[in-house]
Amino acid sequence: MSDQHDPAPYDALLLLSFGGPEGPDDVVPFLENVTRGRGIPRERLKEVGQHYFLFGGVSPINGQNRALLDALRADFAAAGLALPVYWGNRNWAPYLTDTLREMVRDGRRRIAVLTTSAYASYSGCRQYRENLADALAALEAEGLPVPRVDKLRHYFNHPGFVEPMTEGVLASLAELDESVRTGAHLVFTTHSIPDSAADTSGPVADHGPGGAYVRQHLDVARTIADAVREKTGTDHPWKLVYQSRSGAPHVPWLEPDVCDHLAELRAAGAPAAVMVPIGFVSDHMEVLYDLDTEATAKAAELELPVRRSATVGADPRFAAAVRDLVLERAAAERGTRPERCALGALGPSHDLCPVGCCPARAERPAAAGADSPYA
Ligand SMILES: CC1=C(CCC(=O)O)c2cc3nc(cc4[nH]c(cc5[nH]c(cc1n2)c(C)c5CCC(=O)O)c(CCC(=O)O)c4C)C(CCC(=O)O)=C3C
Ligand SMILES: [Fe+2]
Repeated sequence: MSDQHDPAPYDALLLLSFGGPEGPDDVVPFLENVTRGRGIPRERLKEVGQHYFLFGGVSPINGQNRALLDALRADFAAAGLALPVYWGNRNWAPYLTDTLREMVRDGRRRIAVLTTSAYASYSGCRQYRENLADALAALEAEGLPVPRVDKLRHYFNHPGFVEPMTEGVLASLAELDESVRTGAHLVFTTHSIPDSAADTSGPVADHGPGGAYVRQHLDVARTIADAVREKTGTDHPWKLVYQSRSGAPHVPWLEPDVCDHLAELRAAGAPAAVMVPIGFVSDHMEVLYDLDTEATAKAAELELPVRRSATVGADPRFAAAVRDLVLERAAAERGTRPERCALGALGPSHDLCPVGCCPARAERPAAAGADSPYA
C-alpha cells in the first residue's frame, strides 16, 4: 500500500453507483431511468421487473452502498484521514446531481470519485463519466461553482479487491462435499455486454476482440485461480463466463452464458462448481437473482453441486484499498510518483481515460477524462 497520507488536493470522496429501487412503487420508474434510450426489449424489462418484485421491490444495492460508506468512514477515521465521503447514483436517489450540488454547497471543489465498477467498459466507466458531465452541466446552469472531479483508476487488480475474493473461493470450496471438492471447476462470471462494447473497451491501443473488458477479467480470474492452487495444491479448471444478458437476441453479446456453461460442465462430467462473481462489487440483484436464484436452480436441475463465492461488499480490506487509491492519486496529482498496487499481469490502470476510451454509440460529453470539457 502507498505510504502517502496526504489527501491534498482532494477535499472529498464521492462514491458513485448504479442505484436501485427501495420498494415496489420504485421498480418501474427505476427501470425507465436505467433503460431510457437504450433499446432494451419490453419483454426483457417485464422479466427484470419480476426479479425485483421477487425481492419485495427492493434492490439490495443501496443497503450495500450504505454499508460501504460506513466501512470507508471507519477506515478513514482509523487511518487519521480527514476526508468526507458522499454518495450519489446514476439511476436512483440519492441522485448524482443532488449529491454534487450538496458537495459544492459544503465547499467541496476537488473531488475524487470511486465508481462501484472495477473494470473498463462503456457501462462501467464512460457512462459514469457522462453522468458526471451531465451533473456538472446542471450545476453550471444553476450558477453554482463547478468542482473538479477525478475518477479513480480501475481497481479490478488491486489486492484489496482480489484477495477477499480469493478467500471467498477457498471458503466456497471448503463448503463442498469432500468427494467432489478437488474436481470442482471455478466459474468466473461477469456482466455480459454487447460484443461491440467489449471490443472497444479501454484505451484505443487495447481495442480488439474482447477489448480491455475481457482481458481485465481474464487477468483477475487467472490471478485468483493461481492463488487458490497455491493454497490448496489443487489445480481447479476454470473459465470466464457471462450473465445478465439483456439486449435484442440478434445483437451478439459476450458468451457463454453461465447457465449454458453449467450444463456443459455437467455433460463433461464435472463433479461440482464454484461460481465466482468477479465482475461485481457487491451482492446486488445480478448476483442475488441471476446467480443465487436462476443459475443455482439450473445447477440443482442438473444435479451439479454449486456454491457462489462472496463479493467484496464492505470488506475492510476493500475500504483500505479505496483509501490507498485516493492517496495514490492525490500523490500523483501533487506531481510525485506514488507506489501503485496491482496483482496479475496487466499492471495498474491509467488515471485519466484517454481519448477514444470505451466509446459511446452516440458521442456525448464525458467528465474526468482526456476528452473532458471540464478542467
Ligand atoms: C457492465 C455492467 C455492470 C457492471 C458494472 C457496474 O456495476 O456498473 C452492470 C451493473 C448493474 N446493472 C444493474 C441493473 C441493470 N442493468 C441493466 C442493463 C444493462 N447493464 C449493462 C451492463 C452492466 N450493468 C448493459 C450493457 C445493459 C443493457 C442496457 C444498456 O446498454 O445500458 C438493466 C436493464 C434491464 C436489463 O436489461 O437487465 C438493469 C435493471 C445494476 C443494479 C442491480 C441492483 O439493482 O441490485 C448493476 C449494479
Ligand atoms: Fe446492468
